[in-house]
Amino acid sequence: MNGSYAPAEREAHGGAGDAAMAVSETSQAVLSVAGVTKAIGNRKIVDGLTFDIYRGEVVGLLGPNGAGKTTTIRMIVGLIEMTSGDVFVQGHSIKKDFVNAIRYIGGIIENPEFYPYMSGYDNLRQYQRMAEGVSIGRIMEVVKLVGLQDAIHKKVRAYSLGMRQRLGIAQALLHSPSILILDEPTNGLDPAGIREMRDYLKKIAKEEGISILVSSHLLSEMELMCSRVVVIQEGKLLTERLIGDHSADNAKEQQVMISLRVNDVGLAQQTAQLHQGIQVLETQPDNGTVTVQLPEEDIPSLIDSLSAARVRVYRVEECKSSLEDEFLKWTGGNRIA
Ligand SMILES: Nc1ncnc2c1ncn2[C@@H]1O[C@H](COP(=O)(O)OP(=O)(O)OP(=O)(O)O)[C@@H](O)[C@H]1O
Repeated sequence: MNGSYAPAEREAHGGAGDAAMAVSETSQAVLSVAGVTKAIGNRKIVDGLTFDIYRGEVVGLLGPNGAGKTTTIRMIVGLIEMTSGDVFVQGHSIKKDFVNAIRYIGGIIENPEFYPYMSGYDNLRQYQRMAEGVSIGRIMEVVKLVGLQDAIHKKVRAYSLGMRQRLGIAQALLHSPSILILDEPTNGLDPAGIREMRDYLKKIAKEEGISILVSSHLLSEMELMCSRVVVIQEGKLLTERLIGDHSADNAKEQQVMISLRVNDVGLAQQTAQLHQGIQVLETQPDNGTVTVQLPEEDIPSLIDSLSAARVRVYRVEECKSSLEDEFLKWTGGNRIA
């Protein structure tokens, strides 16, 4: 999948061009998954999946085991045929224009294979020689991007799993792809390795302006690594969310926790209940808190009413639910990991 990347093409797609090019780069999706379906026998493993990825985004493809993540990724990179739909990479159809589409993808779908008795550098050099249009100078650029400078002349057999994974990413980056596609890259890594992987992927997206699609069933991982998640279940798109944006279900509705004197909790609850459109979700008399859900613009009038009732408000905090809370809600309690 790591095809050549001629300088002229790189200029046209890589970002240094004029203002008009910059506008089209930000508005055109780097990757478009357009109604992709994979049927095996009577069963649709992936069912009409549609989503886009834009320049510089780190997007998580999230779903429980068996949701269809690997199948989706294998179709995106052309490893298996899709039953219907299409995938466009920088506007090139993976079905009709495979060679031009695939050259913009760098990917690790299965564990990357390296010669263990050779150094990381020599493995990359071997690869660079075969890849058309990749300069020798690019090797150290990608090595720096994945933080392997100190170990690059050591034999690969001495590398930890995390280092091998990062060497795999370096290899996938050699031909300067527009999008990096990684299937469960943190699988098998220890917590330190996971953290490193996460930090390097974010850095690569930022410094290279590259988009990254990464699959995982680990919610907590995706929350820390991605700017957006595409959630699938049973092959279908369940939801797409910006990380930190849990507002789509209740436009402008907020959950806030109000801190009060312990003695005022009952009065605050009654006062809040008198307001139309405010729902009291929880009272904690021992902690002196009342949690309510209300439209954001009603917060000042609630505070006014509480003051009028001689309830002193010490703090109003937004209650943020984690992606995991949200996911459990979307899937009706189907836990991912
Ligand atoms: N070649 C195949 N023939 C039949 N069923 C298949 C085939 N490939 C995948 N499946 C089934 O399709 C479903 C989706 O599999 P897939 O590997 O894409 O899911 P996944 O989300 O990547 O899961 P995991 O996290 O477990 O890897 C699973 O139920 C799997 O058993």
